[in-house]
Amino acid sequence: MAATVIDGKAFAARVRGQVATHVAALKNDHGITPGLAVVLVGEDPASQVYVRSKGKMTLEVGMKSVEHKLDVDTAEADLLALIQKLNNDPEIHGILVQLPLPDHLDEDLVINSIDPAKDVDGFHISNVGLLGTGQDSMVPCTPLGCLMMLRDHHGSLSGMDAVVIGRSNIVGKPMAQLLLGDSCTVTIAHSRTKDLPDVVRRADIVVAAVGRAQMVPGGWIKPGATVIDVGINRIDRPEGGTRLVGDVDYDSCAKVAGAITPVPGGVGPMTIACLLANTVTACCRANGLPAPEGLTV
Ligand SMILES: Nc1nc(=O)c2c([nH]1)NC[C@@H]1CN(c3ccc(C(=O)N[C@@H](CCC(=O)O)C(=O)O)cc3)C=[N+]21
Ligand SMILES: [Mg+2]
Repeated sequence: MAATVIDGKAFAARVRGQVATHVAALKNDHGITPGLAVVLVGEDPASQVYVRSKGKMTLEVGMKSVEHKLDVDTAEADLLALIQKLNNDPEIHGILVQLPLPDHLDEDLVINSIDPAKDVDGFHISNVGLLGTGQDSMVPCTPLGCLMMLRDHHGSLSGMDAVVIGRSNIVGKPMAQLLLGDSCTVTIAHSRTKDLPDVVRRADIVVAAVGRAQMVPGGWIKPGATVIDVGINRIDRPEGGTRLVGDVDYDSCAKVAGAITPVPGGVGPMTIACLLANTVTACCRANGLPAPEGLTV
């Protein structure tokens, strides 16, 4: 039996629809428009494309979108001053500083200078601590999107064996926290894991977030398991040109898995939808309103 393809693109469109409904209600009932500020340092072409598509979708759901593009050699003090200004701006409810930053900027320092209530990436140490202790927090967008798809596909995740491949602060670690919160038995595997194929073979849920093109073959997947592919890697086509692939070898995994997310059209679009969801959540909380049901954990 071929795997069910989990359509992240369609799911993301539904989430954005829910976000738009909540944005309209905030305007109607409270006269509030949620605002998202995106800060981009430098001119990485891929980042520019991504920031543009975020800005477009932010406007589409009825929110205010502000973009700050800074020179690649911007001084740290100037970036911190901009963040301070956004922290104090009542029309801005969410702040995202596009990563990675140029080498001369201290990412931890910059991220931790964002007001945690406006940290829609969920990367501030205060949000990391809140998530790890099961308290209300801003939840990182990519893991949140993965969790939404898993809950939608399985209903309850309770008691399932989950393996997260990758231990980044952005995806692997928060993903493991969310799965633990949903009562999975969670393993975090990484480049030094012994017998990685055997570890992955135990899993009912595999989340691949290593950033290495097609590194998980179908032979590692337990028949019927759910495979969530976080990777977005551009590789050369044999016939010329390039294409996007994930961290799993899609064709061989799809033959064994029960369900799988494609690349493109899987986790990526959900990440952006969850960024918009987090902005609405931040806006609601800033105004003493409950976070919308279904848009957060
Ligand atoms: N502070 C910060 N937060 C981020 O969330 C963040 C970041 N920095 N830096 C860069 C990465 C990258 N990222 C993507 C999100 C969606 C797609 C996406 O929608 N991808 C499409 C394909 C797009 C294409 O065709 O190139 C897909 O997977 O279907 C891609 C990449 C968020 N990032
Ligand atoms: Mg750096």
